[in-house]
Amino acid sequence: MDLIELPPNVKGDKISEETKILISSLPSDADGQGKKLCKYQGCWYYHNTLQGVLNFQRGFQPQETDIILASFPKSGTTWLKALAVALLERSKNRSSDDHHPLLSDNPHGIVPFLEIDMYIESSSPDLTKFSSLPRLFSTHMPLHTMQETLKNSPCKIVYICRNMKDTLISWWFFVCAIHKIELKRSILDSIYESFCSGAIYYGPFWDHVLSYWRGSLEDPKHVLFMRYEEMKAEPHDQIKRLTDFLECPFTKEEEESGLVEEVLELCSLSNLKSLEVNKTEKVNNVEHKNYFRKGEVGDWKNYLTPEMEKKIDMIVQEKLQGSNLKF
Ligand SMILES: Nc1ncnc2c1ncn2[C@@H]1O[C@H](COP(=O)(O)OS(=O)(=O)O)[C@@H](OP(=O)(O)O)[C@H]1O
Repeated sequence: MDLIELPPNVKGDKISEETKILISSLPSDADGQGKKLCKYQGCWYYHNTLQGVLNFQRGFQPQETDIILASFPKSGTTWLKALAVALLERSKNRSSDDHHPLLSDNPHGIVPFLEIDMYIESSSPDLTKFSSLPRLFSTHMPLHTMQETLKNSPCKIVYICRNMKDTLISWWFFVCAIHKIELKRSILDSIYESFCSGAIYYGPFWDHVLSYWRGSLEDPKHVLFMRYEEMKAEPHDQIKRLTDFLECPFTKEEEESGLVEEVLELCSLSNLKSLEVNKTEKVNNVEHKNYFRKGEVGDWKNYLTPEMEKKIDMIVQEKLQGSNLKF
């Protein structure tokens, strides 16, 4: 999810004079598409995203039961949002129920995205679409950016990460799709350079992943670290990890009635992709269909050269050294 295109009603410049002054003092760069980035607290943001981050830091009021779904863009955000909604709604809605929120809206339309909503409104996001408790939010901010605001709050944070090579390929497809441009090698090359240098939206990639990795080791009751690849390989085990962490484990009766499989099927890429709402509608000016592509582990092998692969592996290995985190 990103702020490349904002909804027509918020196209106006909501960046305050104070933020403009701050931006002028920050390191700056441009991403692969030439869009201006600035580096705040170690993370690269588009200027409007930074305003959303600052609004969050100043104005977000956490509640004890809040759940925040976090990710680097293109790492499985949509999937995690769908799963969280399906799990929290399961006592009210079976997937066969016509009123299930996932049948009438895209996961991004259901779960408010902190930086976007707080850019638009500068107050806590509107939760009218998903009124259940606990409140469910999502973010692409690194953990350290949220820590001061969430200090003393027992809210739970679920992070999903994905290997950098698939993440960057997914980003390439997404950028070309939302701009309705041809899938060009030159665009991949510039996205690759940005990923490698770290100057990519919400990057550096490795600092993002490490912030949650360390957070999950320091505070495993409040930060859960999940991997896209493990979700694909062992969905049953991973969804149970998630429900245990969220303190809403499946009951024996639920398991016996096939609810785990039902939730997984409802949230599967093929199912979400096939829903009418995800074929035809938009959220924040992005067509829902652009959030669903192949969802394959290792799709990068079809696009990256051996040199690119080698360089990424080297960078990731070097940056993650000593952390015990491996890809
Ligand atoms: N339900 C489900 N299951 C498995 N995989 C899924 C699912 N929904 C989306 N996807 C794939 O996730 C990739 C998009 O990542 P994000 O959802 O993080 O994108 S975003 O940050 O919210 O824009 C993108 O991956 P690629 O196919 O590799 O491009 C999507 O296809």
